Amino acid sequence: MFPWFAVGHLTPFLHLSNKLAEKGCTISFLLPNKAIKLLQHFNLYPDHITFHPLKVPHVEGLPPGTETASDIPIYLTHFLCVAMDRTRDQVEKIIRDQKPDFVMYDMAYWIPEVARPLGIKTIKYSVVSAAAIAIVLVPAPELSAPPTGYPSTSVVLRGHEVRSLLFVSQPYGEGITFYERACTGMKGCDAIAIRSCYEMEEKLCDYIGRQYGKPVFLTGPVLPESTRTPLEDRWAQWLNGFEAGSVVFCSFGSQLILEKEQLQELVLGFESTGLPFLVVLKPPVGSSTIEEALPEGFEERVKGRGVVWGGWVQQLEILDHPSIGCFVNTCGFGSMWESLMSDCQIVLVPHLGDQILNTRLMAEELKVAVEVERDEKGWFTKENLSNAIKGVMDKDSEVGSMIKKNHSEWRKLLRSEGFMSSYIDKFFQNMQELADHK
Ligand SMILES: O=c1ccn([C@@H]2O[C@H](COP(=O)(O)OP(=O)(O)O[C@H]3OC[C@@H](O)[C@H](O)[C@H]3O)[C@@H](O)[C@H]2O)c(=O)[nH]1
Repeated sequence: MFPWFAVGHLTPFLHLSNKLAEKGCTISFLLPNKAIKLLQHFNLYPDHITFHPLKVPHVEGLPPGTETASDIPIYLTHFLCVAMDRTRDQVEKIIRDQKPDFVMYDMAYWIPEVARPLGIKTIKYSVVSAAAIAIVLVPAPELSAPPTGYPSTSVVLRGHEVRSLLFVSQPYGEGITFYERACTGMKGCDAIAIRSCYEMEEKLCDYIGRQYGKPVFLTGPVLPESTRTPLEDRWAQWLNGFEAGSVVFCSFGSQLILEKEQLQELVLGFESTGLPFLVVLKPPVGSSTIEEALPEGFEERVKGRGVVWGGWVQQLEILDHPSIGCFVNTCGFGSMWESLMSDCQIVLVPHLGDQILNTRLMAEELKVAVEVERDEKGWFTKENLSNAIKGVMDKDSEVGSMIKKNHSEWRKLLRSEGFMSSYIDKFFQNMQELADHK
């Protein structure tokens, strides 16, 4: 397993590794040294899954010590790609030494070049939605409309949102754009795997298979059925002090760093809901702590009912706590699945292109969430945020009841006996057939 150096990618690769280890597979998991600490509690089969730390070389343009996307603002991702590509010698050596049957990768488009001469099969595992893959199939100049044959009219970008995909024509590594990286990685593999399910994205998955002439294997959502580690005492005790379903939890994923002004608008929105809240964010641009960025008098005013935290929390375990009633997030693909599995009301504030598409899937197709209204710059007012939250938390709200009902049906399906395991069984069978195919 060789995932992109970002928590939102490393985590689902590890969840899938657990499922394959359960079936008896032995897995070498390649990752930056620093990420081991963050991930090891998710490794449920340490006898079968071995972490191989990679030394991430320093690249000019990156702060010293950068190893994962969580260490840097999104606009520096290009340099992290350069660093990942420069681990190629280390990766190649491990592959030669281990001689696995398969290598699974996402951003490392050069894996097929390394593996094919050794007779090793490769699977490109996408941990973003099929919609996000499908929409960037065409080169950037044509991005103002979805590609020909794109099979959805609701899971699309609208007007100015198209700008969120301009990055695809930008350099993403030395001498390669994001688009070239994504396409080369797709064209070179033996099969494409997607962390999705037919119930949600069948047409989009089929579309991708047709475009690339490759088999598409779906893994399903691949989430642990239950959380294994107890919630940190600090949060368990704080949350225990509130009524069931009353607290609003907000987490913006592992990467997003807000402007200070945006962060202030966000927390003021939480304050004006009048509800208890736990907001987890990275310190904004230009601040070294979250506390120094908060609006004046804010901490005093929300004391006892609101916390804004600048560190890492156990998101899965927090979502499981009975006091949490609403989850405000950016709809990164990891958080999208985790929110669907939870029984919280869902409020979405997407930021990146794929997050906007995931949001459309959740808010418009499945109708399990509400999307906060945003302006041309992609940002929102405290009133819009506060109204969206109050709208889904109010017991008498029609929208609130509608999304609660729809969400509960999807949760029931996703959590139903055999749903996730049958995807894994099928995926494993697909792998075995691919291995037999000379
Ligand atoms: O404090 C935290 C923050 C996050 N997390 C976990 O980190 C993961 C974050 O994944 P998300 O997909 O939600 O967000 P990321 O910012 O990492 O997403 C990135 O990769 C996936 C893409 O879909 C997103 O667009 C991209 O931003 C989740 O599994 C979440 O549970 C924590 O456990 N604790």
